[in-house]
Amino acid sequence: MAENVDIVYRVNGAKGGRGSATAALSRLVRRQGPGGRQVHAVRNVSFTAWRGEAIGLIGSNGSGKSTLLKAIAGLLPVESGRIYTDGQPSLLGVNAALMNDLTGERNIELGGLAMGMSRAEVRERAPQIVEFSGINEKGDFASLPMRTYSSGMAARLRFSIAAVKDHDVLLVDEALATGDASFRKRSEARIRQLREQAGTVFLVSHSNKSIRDTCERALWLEHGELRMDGPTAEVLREYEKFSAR
Ligand SMILES: Nc1ncnc2c1ncn2[C@@H]1O[C@H](COP(=O)(O)OP(=O)(O)OP(=O)(O)O)[C@@H](O)[C@H]1O
Repeated sequence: MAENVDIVYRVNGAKGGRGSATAALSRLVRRQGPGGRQVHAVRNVSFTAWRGEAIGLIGSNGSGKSTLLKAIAGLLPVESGRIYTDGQPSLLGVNAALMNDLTGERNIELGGLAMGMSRAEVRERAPQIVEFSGINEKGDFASLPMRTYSSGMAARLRFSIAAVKDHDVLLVDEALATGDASFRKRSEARIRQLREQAGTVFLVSHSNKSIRDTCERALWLEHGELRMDGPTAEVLREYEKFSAR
């Protein structure tokens, strides 16, 4: 449950805009003290999510979807307001921390342990994770370092590690968009399963189709504000009108 949540990023060395060459240079040259710029990424957002719900987060680029997801996962502090979760939230996204220099197998092991599985459980489930991810479809990649993977393969492995476990609150950031069609089908089926096992699923995606196929409820964010919260079909109808402007 989120209650009047505000999230603000504090940016140092913001002169010249984020990501510009001058900004990068000025970051190297000097450290900016307090009083750097602030980005108010989420504004006064409130909603209650129930067990068994799959909720899609939609909105244009920079509207605050990933920020809200990270805050629900407990990875970002809120400026004001509160977020309560019943159970342990797990963020499974494109940024999940896997080690590039370690093999897929080793990452599966570490990821499994990090999620609280026992060594024996991890050993037992490892082949299933490899199979689900499909990383071995083009040769034995599980025994190669992650840096030899394409970005799609890496994203699939991340999703597969996280998806092997049942989660109380599962947060998915764009993971579905990176896989190919057959992987997308498998992961959508798995999300449906997780939902049936009474967890809550949040999905951030730019694909209206995956939102429609996986979520019965959608939250639409724009400029950090919650524009609409309701049945996916209704929210998407309004959002699509808005995007077509
Ligand atoms: N680490 C950061 N530091 C400062 N500002 C940030 C940071 N991350 C995101 N922002 C800003 O916060 C706002 C919301 O970003 P966020 O990534 O949550 O949007 P999003 O809806 O997930 O976007 P997208 O659809 O492009 O993935 C944007 O204005 C963005 O520039």
